Amino acid sequence: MTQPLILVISDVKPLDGYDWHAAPSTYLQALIKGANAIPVILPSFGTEIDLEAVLNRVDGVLATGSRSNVNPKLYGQEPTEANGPYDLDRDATSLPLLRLAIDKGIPVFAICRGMQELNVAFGGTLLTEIQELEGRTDHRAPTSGDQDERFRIAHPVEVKPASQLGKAVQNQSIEVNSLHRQALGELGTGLEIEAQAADGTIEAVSVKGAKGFVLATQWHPEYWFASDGPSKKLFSAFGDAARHYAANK
Ligand SMILES: N[C@@H](CCC(=O)NCCCC(=O)O)C(=O)O
Repeated sequence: MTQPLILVISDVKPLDGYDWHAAPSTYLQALIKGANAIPVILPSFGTEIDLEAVLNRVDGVLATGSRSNVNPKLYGQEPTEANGPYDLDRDATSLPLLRLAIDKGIPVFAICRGMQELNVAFGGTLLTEIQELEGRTDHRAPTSGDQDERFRIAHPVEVKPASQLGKAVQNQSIEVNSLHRQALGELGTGLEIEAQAADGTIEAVSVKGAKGFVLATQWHPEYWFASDGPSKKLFSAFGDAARHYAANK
């Protein structure tokens, strides 16, 4: 069985006096063992890299989570110190990459910041510091130095029946982790809600009429892919979609 190549969007972070283009190992492990795929990290140089040329060589795109926020200027608002940090290089890469991949029918899985990028890429907006909004609960990670604790299961989400997510996880209510202070506001063009939390926070979306597999989750299935049923099913479904794309492109 062929192992599809999955492009992984990178963050740009300073370390030892350099800028590093990097992605957390948890996403890479989930692709290798959960999707039976080969991850390929794309440096975030925006359109300095011919993104179409890169996409012609891969079978899927994974947009990871990140502690940085999408630049509010990209959805008509002003950046502030409080609502950072930002990663302009990642934004300049992920938004055009996601639009192009979906237009070409390349399977896309977008997680947390990745789902927020997808929404902004299609003209939507984001809410910020949602824990301060009337009627919203706190969706931030627990304050802990232990990653398992930070990524612990936090709340249920209700999955829309007959949705792409519903077909993948075979359940209408699943328990998810939660590590975010932003959420989708106005939906981008063509995006459809696939799951919501009890406080109305959008937890998963797809793209109506997409040529290929497109799924985005606000939670982090990569972290518990080896032990959590729905997480395992999501990465397996993504890997199958990428294999199908590779076999038929
Ligand atoms: N910054 C955005 C997106 C949240 C996100 O991708 N969280 C993953 C962070 C992983 C970690 O904290 O280790 C938001 O806050 O909504």
